[in-house]
Amino acid sequence: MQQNKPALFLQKVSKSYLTPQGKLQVLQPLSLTLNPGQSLALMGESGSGKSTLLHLVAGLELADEGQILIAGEDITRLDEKHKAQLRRERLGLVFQQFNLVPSLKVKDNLAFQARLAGCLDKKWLDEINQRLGLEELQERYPEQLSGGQQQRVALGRALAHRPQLLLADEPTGSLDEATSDQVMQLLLQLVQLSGCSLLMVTHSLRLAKQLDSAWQLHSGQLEPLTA
Ligand SMILES: Nc1ncnc2c1ncn2[C@@H]1O[C@H](COP(=O)(O)OP(=O)(O)OP(=O)(O)O)[C@@H](O)[C@H]1O
Repeated sequence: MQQNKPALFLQKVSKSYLTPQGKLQVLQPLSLTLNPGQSLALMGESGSGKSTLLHLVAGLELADEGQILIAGEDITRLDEKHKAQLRRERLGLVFQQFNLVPSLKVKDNLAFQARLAGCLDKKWLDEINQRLGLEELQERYPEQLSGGQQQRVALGRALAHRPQLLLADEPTGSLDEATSDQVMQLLLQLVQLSGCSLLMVTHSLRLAKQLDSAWQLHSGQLEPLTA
């Protein structure tokens, strides 16, 4: 039933912060549609509001106004408990900081969200491990991994429960260019394989061009990327 609905639909979403200097309008009322299986790159200068937009979609911050529908469900109308449930079951999050649980081995970090969501699929997890080259690292703890390895685990964890929408905030931002390219190719392959939609913040035009569409935030508004 939810298949025909956009994976993500934003309607007239705005966001401001109160700062010591007064009200800072970060996002003007903006709208956006991301269809199932599609990928969208979000670019813009530092401070233009990219992370803010991602946090609103993840329900980690509140919009001033507007609707944010994830597969038809308006996250702005949910209480904290149901927001957390939606996040757990339908969203995958990958941020620049890997946010792995230090006390858990790779295998348990990978299965963490899928277990919480009650949808651990061993076959899919095996596929993820194989594609991301994580088979040899299962028994290690995050501190025993390189940055690129940690990022691959974070990626696997975000996809293990088969989210409908993957939100990635500069997922390869802290990696060198070669590693970043490798991780990015793996990310795109897995996203395609799982059929989920992808909203990715990036500073890299090269990466943005690999996605189905690319937009930039400028003065709080979304503009198609023309460069
Ligand atoms: N909690 C907050 N309180 C006040 N201002 C905030 C808060 N969070 C973000 N801002 C401001 O909102 C603006 C947008 O921040 P945001 O982190 O979304 O930008 P960004 O485009 O992701 O930047 P970058 O590319 O540097 O990560 C910035 O001016 C920032 O200082």
